[in-house]
Amino acid sequence: MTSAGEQPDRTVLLTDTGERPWRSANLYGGDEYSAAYDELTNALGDFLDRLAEARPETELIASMTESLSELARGLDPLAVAERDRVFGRRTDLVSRGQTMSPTVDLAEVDDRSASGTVYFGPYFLGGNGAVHGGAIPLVFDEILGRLANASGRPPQRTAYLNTDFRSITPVNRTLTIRAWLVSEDGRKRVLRATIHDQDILCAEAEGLFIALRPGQP
Ligand SMILES: CCCCCCCCCCCCCCCC(=O)SCCNC(=O)CCNC(=O)[C@H](O)C(C)(C)COP(=O)(O)OP(=O)(O)OC[C@H]1O[C@@H](n2cnc3c(N)ncnc32)[C@H](O)[C@@H]1OP(=O)(O)O
Repeated sequence: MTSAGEQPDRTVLLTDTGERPWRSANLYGGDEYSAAYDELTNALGDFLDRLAEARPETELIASMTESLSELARGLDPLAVAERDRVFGRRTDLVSRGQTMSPTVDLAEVDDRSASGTVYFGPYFLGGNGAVHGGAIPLVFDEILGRLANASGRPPQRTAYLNTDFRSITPVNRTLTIRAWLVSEDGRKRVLRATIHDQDILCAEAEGLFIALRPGQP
């Protein structure tokens, strides 16, 4: 875990030293691939943070647009079916190999609860130093979804996710995030989560997760 206000090391890989219920086997046959893909998504996340903070001149905007377009064109021939993709499917990585949501770095996990840190960089700014109100449920869905699906439970989908914004959630600070299972009733699981800045409650959420029937999308 990192101390408050400090940028977390996004390159940390989950290792075999801790039992993490949702940690899958390395699907791609070696840590080299994981590390390389993690570095790629870290670089993309850093770019988005720096872009969000910058006020570039017109010439640089044009040059960056051309560079990004060229990179995008290079990926065109590599598109694969959803189940064969890498982005967001690397459960062996702290970041899950994605940049859509900030990294939730979980230090303590068991069958019924999880806790750790989350850091919203400048990319997730709403205004006046506060995280965008849509990014907060995104992180809650991430941690609750991972907990709901953990420990060999069948795949679940979020039926509802109710978020209360209790105080400003600041960008550029390491925040504490906690999630826990409240109840289980057949296919239904209720879970709750909180985000704190030190001892200040920033936001809390309750989610209902429904176990999918075989063949249900
Ligand atoms: C290698 C691979 C790696 C892959 C990488 C893994 C990554 C791992 C990390 C993922 C982290 C992100 C996790 C994101 C998870 C999502 O965000 S999923 C996307 C958002 N959610 C959706 O799109 C869901 C859309 N809705 C649906 O599909 C369906 O409505 C549902 C939720 C499946 C439920 O439909 P259903 O199966 O027909 O169930 P239904 O009979 O209607 O309801 C069952 C019970 O739940 C109750 N219920 C249903 N909805 C509600 C509601 N809204 N309110 C109250 N009660 C309700 C019903 O009343 C019923 O109660 P009982 O009568 O049994 O007491």
